Amino acid sequence: MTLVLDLAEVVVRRGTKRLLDDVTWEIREGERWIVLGPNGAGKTTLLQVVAGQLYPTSGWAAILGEALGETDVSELRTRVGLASAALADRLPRNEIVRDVVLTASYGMVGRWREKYTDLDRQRAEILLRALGVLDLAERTYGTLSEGERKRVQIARAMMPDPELVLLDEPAAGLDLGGREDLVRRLSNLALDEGSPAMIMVTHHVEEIPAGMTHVLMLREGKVVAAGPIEHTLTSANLTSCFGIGLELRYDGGRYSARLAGRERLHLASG
Ligand SMILES: Nc1ncnc2c1ncn2[C@@H]1O[C@H](COP(=O)(O)OP(=O)(O)OP(=O)(O)O)[C@@H](O)[C@H]1O
Repeated sequence: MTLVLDLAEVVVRRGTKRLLDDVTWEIREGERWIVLGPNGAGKTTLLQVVAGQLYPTSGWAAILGEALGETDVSELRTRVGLASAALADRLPRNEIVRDVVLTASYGMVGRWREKYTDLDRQRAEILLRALGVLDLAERTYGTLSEGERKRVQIARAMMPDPELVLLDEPAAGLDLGGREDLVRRLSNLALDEGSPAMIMVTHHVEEIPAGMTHVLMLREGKVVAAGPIEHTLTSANLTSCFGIGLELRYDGGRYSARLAGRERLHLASG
């Protein structure tokens, strides 16, 4: 079976700094991955490589069976759905929500003269409904709240029926209710066998939806741990990843983390 993602010894260097340092990572069909790590760990850089937007300085990267450097990346990009802050900044604020989603069928931002079929329109509606924002379909994108925009961005990422979907910090900036609502909707997606392979980047274990199957933990561009979430997401690995003693809890399908007992005592004693 062709791997959804095959990275071997990937390095991304800028000046003397290694943004990604020897990253090896394989994803198979049906897997849903969380990428976890502190600020500056290289998570967004890694997603840019996976989206075909950034070429490694060295190493091997194949996405959906297409090797970077040997393939037409514009075609590859239509097979990969992406929701990220950088892409969100490029979406026209004066466009209606329905069109923000529809234009993803052509990998475009902003409508031009392209034509859409009834099937395209139906798919956009199904996705807007699944994300709970169908009632906003005729509103201009710029008038939406941050939480509403995040949901529209995810509907947009799913629009081209991608084989791989990439979500870069989808819950960033949401209030508690908005985060919980989004996590629930992402759980529905992750648990749906018809959904594509997924990669979701986050800083917070609380944002991990049920149904995610694997985790990759990054620190300073290096993989600290990677594998099935139930064995890999542990207090010890979290502690190595974030560089501070952390205690992981799992309850009712959700994770939470806080300072480990000895770290709390250390803080309390000044
Ligand atoms: N063009 C560049 N030149 C030099 N350093 C860069 C460049 N782009 C990114 N970096 C650095 O690379 C590191 C990784 O950045 P990246 O955005 O991938 O991290 P991240 O894990 O997504 O961080 P965050 O969680 O804060 O969004 C950071 O220290 C960043 O400052």
